Amino acid sequence: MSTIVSIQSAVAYGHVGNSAAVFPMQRLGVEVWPVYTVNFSNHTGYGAWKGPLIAADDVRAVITGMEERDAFGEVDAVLSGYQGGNEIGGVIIDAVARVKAANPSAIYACDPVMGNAKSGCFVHPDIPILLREKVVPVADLITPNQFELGFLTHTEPETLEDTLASVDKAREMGPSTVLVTSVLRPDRPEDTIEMLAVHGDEAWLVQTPHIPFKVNGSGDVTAALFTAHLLDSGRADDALARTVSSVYAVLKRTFESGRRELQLVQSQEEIAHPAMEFTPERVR
Ligand SMILES: Nc1ncnc2c1ncn2[C@@H]1O[C@H](COP(=O)(O)OP(=O)(O)O)[C@@H](O)[C@H]1O
Ligand SMILES: Cc1ncc(COP(=O)(O)O)c(C=O)c1O
Ligand SMILES: [Mg+2]
Repeated sequence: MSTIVSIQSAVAYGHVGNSAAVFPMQRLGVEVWPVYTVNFSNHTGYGAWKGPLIAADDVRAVITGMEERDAFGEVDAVLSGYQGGNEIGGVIIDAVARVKAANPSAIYACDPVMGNAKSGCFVHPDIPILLREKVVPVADLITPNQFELGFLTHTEPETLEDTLASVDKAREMGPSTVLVTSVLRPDRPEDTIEMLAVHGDEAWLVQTPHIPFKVNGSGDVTAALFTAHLLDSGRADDALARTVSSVYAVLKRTFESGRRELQLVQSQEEIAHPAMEFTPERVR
């Protein structure tokens, strides 16, 4: 398994950002080095939270300190998510450049967290622009939801065909691999939700039942698991099948618990040993 530097938010209560991503990756055997961009009490979906954004200079200092341990040659991927302040993007880009200088085969996996179709944009208004113009162009893998994919590519993808076309536009911007989450094409079977992975000349679509709720952090877990599995096998269909199986199991358990936060520790067996009950279909 691999070593991943994960630059994301931390929350004390509940599970989003690194507080959603780190444990699942560790449970797969990944060596994770978390770097925090905020230290909040809870995710912003509650409407109220306490605790600091971490200043860009402080985030940069943490990264420089890691570099000074001569550690970057071992890093297989940098993963980034929720950025907090609008200066974090530059810090991430710089970290990616330094890691790639030490290990040219390392990849940068960017989850372009902006919002979703239901809540709209929930980050500082500068961040989507920064992601589109500066950050996504240097990424190798991006994991937008369908709404974020639309913003990045100036499109409004709805059908599978639209979504594939938007993915092609996103790949022209830089990233060679795109995982689109929460694909809600109008002609899907009722009460389903899909994910689309495009990698090399292949595109794979996978469908699960839609559970009637929205929980924060599902995208963070998805990006983390997909990055870890893709590094491990190099195969998009395999990474997609493993990721969707674990994410669905976590969400099902969370829904059944009646709680508002992802039941990650409780679902660790399904993370470590996905049941693989959903089979991706090749759509290109
Ligand atoms: N209500 C749901 N029912 C079933 N699966 C879901 C649900 N919400 C999220 N997922 C799964 O989690 C994945 C990532 O969640 P998503 O909501 O797209 O992330 P984000 O929080 O970044 O918007 C989705 O592609 C889907 O597979
Ligand atoms: C601090 C923080 N990090 C990350 C996220 C990302 O959550 P999601 O996976 O739901 O997009 C959120 C969303 O509320 C957040 O408040
Ligand atoms: Mg997300």
